[in-house]
Amino acid sequence: MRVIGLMSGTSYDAVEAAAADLTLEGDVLLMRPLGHLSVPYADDLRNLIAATLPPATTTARAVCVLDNGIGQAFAGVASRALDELCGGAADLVVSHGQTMYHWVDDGAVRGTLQLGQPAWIAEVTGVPVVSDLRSRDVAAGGQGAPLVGMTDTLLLRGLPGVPAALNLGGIANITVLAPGADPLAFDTGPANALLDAATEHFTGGAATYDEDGRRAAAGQTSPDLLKVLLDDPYYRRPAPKTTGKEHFHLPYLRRALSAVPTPAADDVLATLTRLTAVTVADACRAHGVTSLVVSGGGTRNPTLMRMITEELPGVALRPSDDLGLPSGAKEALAFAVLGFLTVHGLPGTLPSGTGARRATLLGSITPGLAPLRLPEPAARPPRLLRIAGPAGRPTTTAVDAADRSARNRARTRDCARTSHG
Ligand SMILES: Nc1ncnc2c1ncn2[C@@H]1O[C@H](COP(=O)(O)OP(=O)(O)OP(=O)(O)O)[C@@H](O)[C@H]1O
Ligand SMILES: CC(=O)N[C@H]1[C@@H]2OC[C@@H](O2)[C@@H](O)[C@@H]1O[C@H](C)C(=O)O
Repeated sequence: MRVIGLMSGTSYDAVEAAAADLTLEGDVLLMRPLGHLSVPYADDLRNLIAATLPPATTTARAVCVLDNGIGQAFAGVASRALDELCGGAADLVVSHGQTMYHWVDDGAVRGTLQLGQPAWIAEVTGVPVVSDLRSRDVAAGGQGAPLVGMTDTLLLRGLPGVPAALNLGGIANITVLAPGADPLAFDTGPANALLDAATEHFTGGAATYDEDGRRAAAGQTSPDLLKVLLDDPYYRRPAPKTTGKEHFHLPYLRRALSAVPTPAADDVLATLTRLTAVTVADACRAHGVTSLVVSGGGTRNPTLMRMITEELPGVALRPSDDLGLPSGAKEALAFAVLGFLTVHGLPGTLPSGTGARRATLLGSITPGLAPLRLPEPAARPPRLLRIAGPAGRPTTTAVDAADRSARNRARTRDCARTSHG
């Protein structure tokens, strides 16, 4: 089945589209990625999202404008993905939409709102759309997030030690697969949310993020500010847990800053980068993680990556690209997998990850141009994700890819030894 996944994350900078051919063979899910696109939101839509997100108040009209504007933006990107990645033919579009509010009340999720009316996507592409993937898990008592836990688990299964997948978007989430234990998946806290808010604030809007972590690299961590930030009870709460920009936003940072002698701007950025590294490392240590597969925009910030490495000595870090999932497309591909599971009658959640009472079939389905015909329900869920390389290259699992990359590292070491005598 050819599936297009669509996603815009908490940084709401662009709509990511990724396409893949997905096939279920026994308990193996075969994925052949077909490429991905990243299309920035138009400025006026991005500005409206920014003006509507918490802590702002809004109107029903603004919500209606956004729901349809985001739906149209997603439809435009889906149509491009259909032409440019799929040769004009796809069986399914899976749209995450844009999270506008994640309603967390004393640790429990009461509701979650993703906008982006799917009718626009179905109308423009003629392809059925699975959308609103989080609500069913919330209705089953879960957090409705992180939903990448399913794909991460299929990807990590069989890797040695205690492997984990970490995504560094606006919010950081992690999936941990300890042998003999149920998978865990939770948000560790902010990845770039506070860092982006601070950069925008200090540059008067001229920059939206600390490019290549340059300003943080020029600053010093403020122990006082770090202590105040780490005092947030969220970090001490056990999993399952999720958070969002309803919690980690500029006024939150301002409150923390007002409690300490004000550090220089670069020192604030250094401290926020360190906060992400420390909270990620604490979460990894709490669950005995021995290796980390990393994805998301934060991987492009060398200062953040350096700090995470410093905080986690002995833990091997590598990009998800090494296992066949391009870092920037991972979430869109993960949602493609979830829609695929739904139309095959398979649950998309892991109760041990989201905390739901049971694993549920996710999403709502909007028919395409033709009458809706779903595949026969699958006999059993996949246990493993196998990713095909570029055309002509053999299909591998994460375990094969890990072996290959260990061999490559050994070869590189041998070459270095040879060339240096
Ligand atoms: N060159 C770079 N230098 C520093 N930071 C970068 C760079 N490129 C991207 N980023 C960071 O990555 C962020 C975007 O990451 P990403 O697109 O993974 O987030 P998202 O998917 O919107 O969030 P989430 O996963 O929380 O939903 C940017 O806001 C920025 O902070
Ligand atoms: C409610 C919501 O949109 N949560 C997002 C957010 O962005 C990162 C983190 O917080 C994660 O829990 C989740 O997204 C990813 C894609 C997920 O569900 O796995």
